[in-house]
Amino acid sequence: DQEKKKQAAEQSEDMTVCRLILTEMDKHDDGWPFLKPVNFKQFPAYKKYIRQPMDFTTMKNKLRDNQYKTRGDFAADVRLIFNNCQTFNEDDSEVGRAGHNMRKFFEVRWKQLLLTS
Ligand SMILES: Cn1cc(C(=O)NCCN2CCCC2)ccc1=O
Repeated sequence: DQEKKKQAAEQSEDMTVCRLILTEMDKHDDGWPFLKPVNFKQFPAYKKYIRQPMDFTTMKNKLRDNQYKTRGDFAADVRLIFNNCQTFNEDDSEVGRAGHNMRKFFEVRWKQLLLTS
């Protein structure tokens, strides 16, 4: 019915915003540690300490496969990436700093798009 159609339209608008912000993070200079899943061969301890790995490519595939039902689900995975990063990396390290920078970029952009979309 009419109400359902409206909700579906908002839903797809929300996912457009998610795709947009993910593209921007993919291109960001500080995004390099997060583009692909952490390589367990390169970092054997990662698998032991990080229960739920996440990265931008995995998120792109989840978006494509319609696995995010709300913006909140999408934001939760982004925050998982940066929480994992803080768990595994010193703040004063290349990857640690990139994680803080990317989290800041995301949260500012996320609020901005929430208000304007
Ligand atoms: C999220 N995260 C990433 C790394 C990392 O070094 N990723 C980049 C690995 N190389 C970049 C080009 C080729 C592979 C280490 C710890 C960590 O928590």
